[in-house]
Order: sequence, then structure tokens, then C-alpha cells
Amino acid sequence: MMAQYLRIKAEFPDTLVLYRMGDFYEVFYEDARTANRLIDITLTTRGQSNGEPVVMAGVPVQALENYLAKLIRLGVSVAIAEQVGEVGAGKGPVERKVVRVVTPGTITDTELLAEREENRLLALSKAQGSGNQTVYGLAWLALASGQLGLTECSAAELPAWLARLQPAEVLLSADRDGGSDDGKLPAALLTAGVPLTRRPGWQFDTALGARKLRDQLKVANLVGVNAQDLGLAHAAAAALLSYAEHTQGRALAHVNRLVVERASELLELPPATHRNLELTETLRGERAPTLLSLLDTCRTGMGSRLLREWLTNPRRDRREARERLAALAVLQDARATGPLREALREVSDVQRIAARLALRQIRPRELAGLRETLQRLPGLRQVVPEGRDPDGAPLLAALHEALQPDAAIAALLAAAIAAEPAVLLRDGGVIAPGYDADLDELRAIGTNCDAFLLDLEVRERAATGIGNLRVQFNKVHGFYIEVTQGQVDKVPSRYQRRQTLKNAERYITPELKAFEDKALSAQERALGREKWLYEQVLDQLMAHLVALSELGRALATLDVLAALAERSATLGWRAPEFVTHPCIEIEQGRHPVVEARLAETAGGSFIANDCRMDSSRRMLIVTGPNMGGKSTFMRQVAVIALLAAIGSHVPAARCRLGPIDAIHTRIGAADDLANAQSTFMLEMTEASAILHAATEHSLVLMDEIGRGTSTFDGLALAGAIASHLHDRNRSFTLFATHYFELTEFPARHRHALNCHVSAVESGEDIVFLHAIEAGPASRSYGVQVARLAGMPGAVLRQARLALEQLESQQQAGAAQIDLFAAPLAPSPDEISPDEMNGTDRRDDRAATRPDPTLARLLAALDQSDPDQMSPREALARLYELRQLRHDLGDPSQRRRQVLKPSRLPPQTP
Ligand SMILES: Nc1ncnc2c1ncn2[C@@H]1O[C@H](COP(=O)(O)OP(=O)(O)OP(=O)(O)O)[C@@H](O)[C@H]1O
Repeated sequence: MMAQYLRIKAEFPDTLVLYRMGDFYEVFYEDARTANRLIDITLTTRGQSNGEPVVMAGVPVQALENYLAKLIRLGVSVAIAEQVGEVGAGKGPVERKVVRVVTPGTITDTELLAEREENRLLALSKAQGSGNQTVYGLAWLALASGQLGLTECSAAELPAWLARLQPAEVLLSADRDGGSDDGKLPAALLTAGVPLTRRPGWQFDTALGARKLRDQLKVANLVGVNAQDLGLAHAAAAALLSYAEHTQGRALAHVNRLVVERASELLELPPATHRNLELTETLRGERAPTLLSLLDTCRTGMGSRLLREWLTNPRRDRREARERLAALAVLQDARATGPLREALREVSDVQRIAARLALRQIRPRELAGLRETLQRLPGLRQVVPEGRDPDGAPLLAALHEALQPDAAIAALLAAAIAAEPAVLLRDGGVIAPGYDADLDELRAIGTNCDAFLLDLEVRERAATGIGNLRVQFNKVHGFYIEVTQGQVDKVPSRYQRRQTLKNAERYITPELKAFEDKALSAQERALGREKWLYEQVLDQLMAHLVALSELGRALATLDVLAALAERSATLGWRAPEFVTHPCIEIEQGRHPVVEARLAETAGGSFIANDCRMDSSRRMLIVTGPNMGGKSTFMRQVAVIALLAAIGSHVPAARCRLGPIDAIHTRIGAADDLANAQSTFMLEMTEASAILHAATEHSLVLMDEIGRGTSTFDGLALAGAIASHLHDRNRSFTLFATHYFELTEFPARHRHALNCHVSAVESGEDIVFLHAIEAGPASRSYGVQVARLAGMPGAVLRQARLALEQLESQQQAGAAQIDLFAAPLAPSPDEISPDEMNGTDRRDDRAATRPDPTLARLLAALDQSDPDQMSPREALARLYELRQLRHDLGDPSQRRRQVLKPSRLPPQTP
């Protein structure tokens, strides 16, 4: 037996092998130690193999799913070796075979899958692109719903794709020398902490991938599915499909639809934005309250999964969003939302049922669920408005159409599957009576049993004179005649004793034995027949896989639309309007999650705020007290833009949006110790990524940039970053800051404006009004906020005193520093490859040459570490800075001057 085990294990060296032995699955040797460590099952030793005791651990068969779930959650793959041979048939041990391999990215068991989340397997292939840049090919598969996807991206874009796809397992080439992989893992993968599986390098083959894709999708070429040019992704698809087939031990008949994603078509949501806007997870890593948890009132798991996909993959192009908005309008006008949501309540997960059917894992009750869903479809279809008239919605019309799959499927299920089938096929009672004559006949033998037994009882009582004799049946002992101890002397010799009880004896007779054999064999044959018939039904259903997948998608879409319509009505949202000129105009906008939270906690009502930006108002400098609502305001603008992009209504009285290609955010600060990045380093890394990527169609949120370092450094950087965003990126920017110096920014920058969150002082307290008003804030109220936080009185008194001194000192020597002067020209080693190649996405028109005086001014600022200076040195430095500012002269003059590169820099005084 150990030889058989070792043979199987050799085929699955990196997988934990569960080896069926009777009522247990056993794990041996290293696997046993791993299982002991991970899921705490007890180690034992038994016998010897090669002179060593065999270390093992076991899991009871009925507890398998439980243990599997734990192992999969820990990222461990498991191969299940079942007994496939007949017990006692041959001389050696029963034959065993691995019937399935369960890995984190390929699970399809209902018990192991999250109902409302897609479980994706992702394969990555890698190559050096032009300019020696690393490029990746991505292919992913949600096996449990049959969704296949492809894309290609740069190393810089990979983190965003990982955030979008949230894979459960990633396949990489094991061929570190073959050129396909240098063995270095992309940092983004390490951060994501996903289980990685290495596959042989030859499986990542472009030609093989293209062939596999064509076969899978049943198309002659990949042009029709818009995937012909993605060679690197084809290579990933080759490994992906081979691995998925290998784990399932069969072809993937339900995988028949491909989505090809191109970054240029998606509204860019970098991982930081995903995190900061708390789209699917809170900053603390919880599921709620998030934008998704607020939106997701879907009635089905399919709907929830699709909604998550819409939310994390918004498109730049507004076509889909417009279609969805039109559908929402029709649903609301027809008052169809309520009835539709009621009808969807009873719908089963057709997508997953289709997948489990294709993989032949489907259980009888799932087929009964599918039957009921199909039976309800006509009713459901009636409550979907047709959306066909000129003001209607083509999307609804298409969905209305899609709700009538081939009637043969429903007819087959109605005829073949019992009204309430058993949970497991092996228990019988799955095929409906009347579906198959042979089965009915075999079952009749069992049913007629009762009449025979009653008749026998009457006859035996008469023959023996034992009045209380009973003929009975139990599962362990089969049929028997029971006689109480008092009557045993009347038992005739043809009775053979089967069992002795305290008060009775049990017997069998030749006649009863013959009947038993017939009845039991009929039962066994009926079970066999049912199994065979079940397979036949599945075979017939397989022909309708595409129709079932499409039906699943239609139901999911309807569910999401109905949920969005319900949210809009319940939360008082309005349809956004899309225009082609650049603008973000929001009247009475609210942050939906903060608003809901306030309502839940009776924390007062949310104060709605406007936001108006256009090509002449591109940047808002937002100031105001801590806790005043700056972050909330900025995030609500981004959330509204995102909701509009997915075709949802938005929490605002009116909203009009021009084109938006990305939402960048730099908010909050947390150390990323895992990647050895300090708070400040992370802040600068994220800000730098934004400055490189943001375009004039991007929305950028900058919250308190620069606060992670000393005041001067921070202020100087914040000023320079604001200038860059204003002059070069020219993005729509919301810039929240506590540096009052930055409220001077709009005076010097045409497209920037000040606004502030209002608050009023009442005695020593502060009252937040949360209303956004024009102009800069007058002060920060930090000490008052600290008081609200319960800071000890002594600390507050001392802080207040220090604050007064600092403020009066500042007024005495207020120096005007030009924080926002035009940027210096880069030295050659600072020029990015993008800029070299002329491929920089930013508009270069605003680029200007440096002023050396400014360089000195910035250098002087850089060298000023207030923590290291005596008050006297600080004062001297302020005078120096003031002089430098004076030397700089009028900025508008300067811009003209600096166009003459021959000007010699003046000497530093
Ligand atoms: N418009 C609003 N209406 C009602 N309450 C609000 C509003 N905006 C913010 N709040 C409340 O104020 C709290 C603080 O808001 P927020 O975090 O946006 O302040 P902030 O100005 O960014 O503070 P800090 O400068 O300390 O980061 C929120 O959690 C919310 O409870």
C-alpha cells in the first residue's frame, strides 16, 4: 500500500495528498507534519516502511470539506486520492487514483467558495519589451463561473491589475533559466501575499496558448474576440488552461466567453485609490462599511459578484454607463424595481450551476434549484420592462430577450428530477417517478415489500400460533421474524436464529431470505440505474451550457440594475449627466458611506456640498480645521465620479461630468514595514507615481501631502507638488493642506482656488459646520480638536501658550517665500525615460526653465532643519530666505527671463 501511495505522491510532489483508507483520508510523512502544523490534526506512527516508522495523520471522510476549507484558506493545494477499485477484488491493495486537485485558485465546491466573490486563478508570463522594460501577459479564469480574461501590462501597471483581479492563486513559470522568468518575483505579488504555483516553463508558450484559446472558445481565429495581438497573454493562457484542466481532470466545457481588457479603455484606479476610497475593504481591512457594502443589496451571489466587477473595472468610455443609466430610468419609471427584486429573491446561482454541471460536480438539489429558477422565469420576465420604445433602454430589451432559454431544459429537469431529491446521488430518490420504466419497476419491488411482509406475518402467526410474532427490517440485520422470549418454545425448526436480544429472539426463514435477496438486489440495481440516468440527464444538459451561462449573466445584470435602482430610490440619488468638455460639477454632493454611518449612529445629518471645477478652475486648495470634513469632501467627489462611471446614480442633487481617465489619491499615511518603506517614503513614492501618471483628464486627491517630514521640507515639497500638478499635469486636483502658506497658491496660479471647511468657535470649544466655503480658512483649531479628544488640561494650556508665541513670532518676521516658482530644468540624469523618448503622457506646454536664484532658495530651504537650529539661527535663515525671495523679483517677469539660458546665475549673497 505504501508503494501505491508513494507512486501517487511522486506525481504530486508540491501538493498535499489525502489518501483514502476506508472511513479516513490519511496524510503521510512530510504532508502529515505540514497538516499537523497547519490544521492541528494529530500525528501518529504506524508500522514501518524502509525501516522507518510511518508518520501519518487522518481526517474523517465526513469532515473532509471542513479541513479542505481550512487548508485552501491557508493557500495549500490538496490532491484527493479515492479508492476507485473494488474492495477485495484483487490480491494487492484497492486501486486508488487522484480524482481531483483542489487549489486556492481552482475551487468550485459551493462549500468552499464565497458566495458573493469571484475566485480567480491568474497566470503571469513575462518578457522584456522595447527599451528593455519588463512587460507582463496576464490570463485569468474564474473557474466557478467560467469567466476567462486576458490583458498585457507594464511592470508599473501590474499592482493595479492585481488589485483589480484579487487572484486567489498565481501561476508563474518555474523555468528560471529559460529566459521566460529570471526568478525575481514582481514586488506587487509579494505584497499581495497570494499563493504562488510554479509550472513548467514550456507551458507558457504563445503558440500553444493561441491554440488552446481557439479550441476553448471554439473560434477559428482570435481576431473576432479582439485578442489576436496579445501574444504574451496567450502564453499565460496556455499555462492557465493546462493547469485548470489538470486540477479538474477534465475539459472545461463551460469556459466559453473571453473578456479582453486594455488598460487604455479602463478608468485607472491605482491600488492606493482602491484602498483610500474604501471601495471593497475598509482601511482596516474589514468588509464593511465600504462603497461596495453600501451598494450591494443584490438578491443573488451572481449579482454581487458582477457589481464588484463593475465597481473595480469602470470604463472610460461612457457607452456602457449610459446604457445602464437608461435601464435604471426605465426601471424606476415603470416602478418595476420592487417586483423585480422580489422575483430575483428565489433565483439560484445559475452561473455556478452551469460551471458545476460542466465539471460534473453538480448535486441533485442544485438541479432542482435550476428547475425552479427556470419555472419562475416567465413570471420574472413579466416584471422586466421591455425597454423597447424610443426612450427605452436597449440593455433592458436585450435582458428581457435573454430570459427565455430553450424550453427543453426546463422540460427535461421537470421530467427527470424528483420534486425533492436527496442531497447525494448515492442515497437514491433523485430521479423522478415516471421518468424511466425500468427504474420504476425496480422501485416497485421495494414498495411491494410492505404488502409481502404483512402477508407473511399473518401466515406465520397462523402457522406457529405465536400471536405477537412480527416480521421486520433494519439496515444492519436485514429482514427478520421477531419472537418474544416467552414464546420461543413455539418456534418451528425451519426458523434459523439471527440475533438474540434481552426480551426477544430474531429469526430468518428460507422464504424470507429469498425475498430479502430479491429486495436488496432490486434496491442496488435501482441505485445503479439512477446513477446512470443522472449521467444521461447531465449529458443532455451539457448541450445547453452556453445558454445557461448566458442566462446566468442576464440574471446577474438584472440583479445589479435592480439593486442600483433600489439604492438610488432609498438613498435619494440622482442620475449623473455626461458631457464632452472637461468639468466636474456637483451640486449638493454627499459621501454615501459617511452619510449612511451618520444615519446609523444618529450622528446628525450629513451636510451636502458643491464642487465646481472646469478648465479654468482645475485646482481647489482645501483648508480648515482637523475633523472639519476635508477628506470627506475630497473623497465624496471621487466616489461620485466613480459611481457615475459604472452607470449608477449618485448622491448629489445634480452632477455633470466631463471625461475622466483616472482617479489618483494620496491620502493618509501608514508605514509599509513589509516593504521597508517609512511613512514619508511611501508618501513620496505614491505622490511621485501620481505626478508621472496624471493627465488633464485625471482627478487627483492630495490629502495633507508633506506632513510626514519636517515642516520646511514638507511645505516646500507640498508647494512644488501643487505647482507641478497645476502647471504640468493640469489635472483636476483637490489639495487639502494644513500649511497656511499654501493658501497663497491661488493668488499666483490662475486655475487654482481656495476653499475651506467652515467651523465656529464657541468659547473654548469648536463646532464643525462641515460646509465648504470659498476662500482660505482662518486657522486650524488643532488645540480645540485636541480638547475634544480629551487631552489633559495642562497639555492644552501649555500648547495654547506656545501657539500664541509662535503666531506672534511669525507675524513679526513673516517672510514671503516663493514656494510655487516655476520648476527648475532637470539635470540630464533626472530626465525620465518617458521624457527622453518623448512619450511622457503629460502636456509639456507648461514646462519652463529654471531660475538659479530659485534653486538657491530651495536649497536654503532644504538645508533648514528647524529641529537642529537655535532660535537665532532660524531668524538669520528667515532673513536670508527673504533676501532670496526679493532677488527673485516678479514671477511673471521671471518666466520671460528664464527663457534666455545664457543669463549667468547671480552669486549667492
Ligand atoms: N459634510 C459632512 N457632514 C456631516 N459630517 C461630516 C461631513 N464631513 C465630515 N463629517 C464628519 O467629520 C468627520 C471628520 O471628517 P474628515 O476626516 O473628512 O475631516 P478632515 O478635515 O479631513 O480631518 P483631518 O484634517 O484631521 O484629517 C467625519 O468622520 C464625519 O463624521
